[in-house]
Amino acid sequence: MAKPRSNIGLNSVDGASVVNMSDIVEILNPDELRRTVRRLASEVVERSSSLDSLVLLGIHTRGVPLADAIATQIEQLEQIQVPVGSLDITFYRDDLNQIAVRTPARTKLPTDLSDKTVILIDDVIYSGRTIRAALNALNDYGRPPLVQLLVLIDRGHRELPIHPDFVGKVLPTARGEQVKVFLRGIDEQDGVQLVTRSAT
Ligand SMILES: O=P(O)(O)OC[C@H]1O[C@H](OP(=O)(O)OP(=O)(O)O)[C@H](O)[C@@H]1O
Ligand SMILES: O=c1cc[nH]c(=O)[nH]1
Repeated sequence: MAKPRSNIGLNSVDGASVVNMSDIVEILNPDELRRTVRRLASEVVERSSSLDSLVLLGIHTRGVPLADAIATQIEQLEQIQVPVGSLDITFYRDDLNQIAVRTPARTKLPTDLSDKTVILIDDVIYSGRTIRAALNALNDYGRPPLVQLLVLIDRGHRELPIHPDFVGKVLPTARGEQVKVFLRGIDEQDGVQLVTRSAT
């Protein structure tokens, strides 16, 4: 059942376009998002054969604070500091010639990946093209024996045969809808919203 929107982000005006507040549905509030992150961290711990060989790589933009949050939860559960890095997939996008802004690569690897289990972390998976690009980027930095994928929201509509190993929430959506994730570190507060109608 759709919940009434909260005031996260208050995206009534988004650049030059307008989104009616009635078109915003709250999917996860801050507490629910925190609990989801804690469950994801538990699943990573439970299914990991060796936490010592784990590396978390957050995909820019919101995969980065999400990876930090997962690492914090793993530390609370297991008193182990899992190395966390970040992956900028900008130059590996298959639509690179169509995007105007090209940021410099912000990839930061915390360690050599050759004997590590890498968990790629992103906030949303949709077409799967970001993850395809992330796998290409990763290929330039080594050949980890195992790469897994963790996402907060799987909204469906895959265009490539890519599926996450760890999922916070499966959220069936229509193509024209948009999932917006808010994470502290980048946003004012945590939460997930579904924008059910395009901005006009
Ligand atoms: O599965 P896909 O169709 O690739 O969509 C998922 C990607 O879309 C969003 O990123 P976006 O490209 O909006 O960039 P951002 O993270 O910098 O906001 C989201 O953070 C995922 O990385
Ligand atoms: O709805 C979507 C689709 C792709 N990426 C997002 O962050 N949200």
